[in-house]
Amino acid sequence: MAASIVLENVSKTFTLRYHRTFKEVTVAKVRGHETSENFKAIDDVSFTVEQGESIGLMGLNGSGKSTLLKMINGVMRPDEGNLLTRGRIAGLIATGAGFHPQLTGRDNLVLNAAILGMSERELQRKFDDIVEFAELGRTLDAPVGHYSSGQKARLGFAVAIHVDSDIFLADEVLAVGDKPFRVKCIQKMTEIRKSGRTLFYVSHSPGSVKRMCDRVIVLENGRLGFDGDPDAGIHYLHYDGDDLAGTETDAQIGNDI
Ligand SMILES: Nc1ncnc2c1ncn2[C@@H]1O[C@H](COP(=O)(O)OP(=O)(O)OP(=O)(O)O)[C@@H](O)[C@H]1O
Repeated sequence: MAASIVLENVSKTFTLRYHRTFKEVTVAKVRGHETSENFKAIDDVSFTVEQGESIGLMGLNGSGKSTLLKMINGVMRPDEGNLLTRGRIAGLIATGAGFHPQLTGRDNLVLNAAILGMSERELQRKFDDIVEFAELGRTLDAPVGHYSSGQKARLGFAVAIHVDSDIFLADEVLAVGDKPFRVKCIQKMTEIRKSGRTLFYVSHSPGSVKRMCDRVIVLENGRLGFDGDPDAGIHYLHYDGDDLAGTETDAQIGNDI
């Protein structure tokens, strides 16, 4: 099996600013207070994902999951270490990211598909399927700036899922979708998993992670806390409480996303 994603000692540092205005910063400096602080959102993380593996990326709020996903996707670069990916990457890493608010959903669909590398012919072939998956009805011809977060997620996910990719990234953007849509997304991601593509799925939901992932990576304050079997990873996070890790049916699976 070939490596799909390789991280070697990857770190990403952000600056946390305590004050927003010039006046606040000046006052703080005069009083000898700190005005900002650097911290590592991702701290010396290394792992290798083989092609076809399905990874559940878990961790508490602020542990660095989205930051890691953005680096894998290429929208952010590591400050330290090496990050290598093999093949085409698609997915949804932030609701509404990459959409132009003044353009309609239809126009954004075309634009987004092109940005993700879909040829004109490919888009013509898949257009109706994408529209059908998004189920936006007449809203498709309204400006995206007027969309709800769930509607943006529908459009973004519908396009991303139809891109022929080797790696599919999904952040918790699904959380803003309604239940029927979440169930549909989970079914699509299960298809991706079965097709041998690499799936990288950020989630707080033990049920869906257990169902879809064969390996769990847990981040803790930007560091790699756990990497291994999903059940053990969920246990490591203490997410295996009674009603969280249940054995959902297909209809229930969207509940915990
Ligand atoms: N552009 C940025 N500038 C400064 N700090 C940032 C930036 N993006 C993220 N952070 C900080 O980095 C840390 C990790 O954020 P990240 O969004 O990766 O966490 P997460 O694990 O995805 O959280 P959640 O589960 O809440 O979505 C947080 O403390 C966050 O405030």
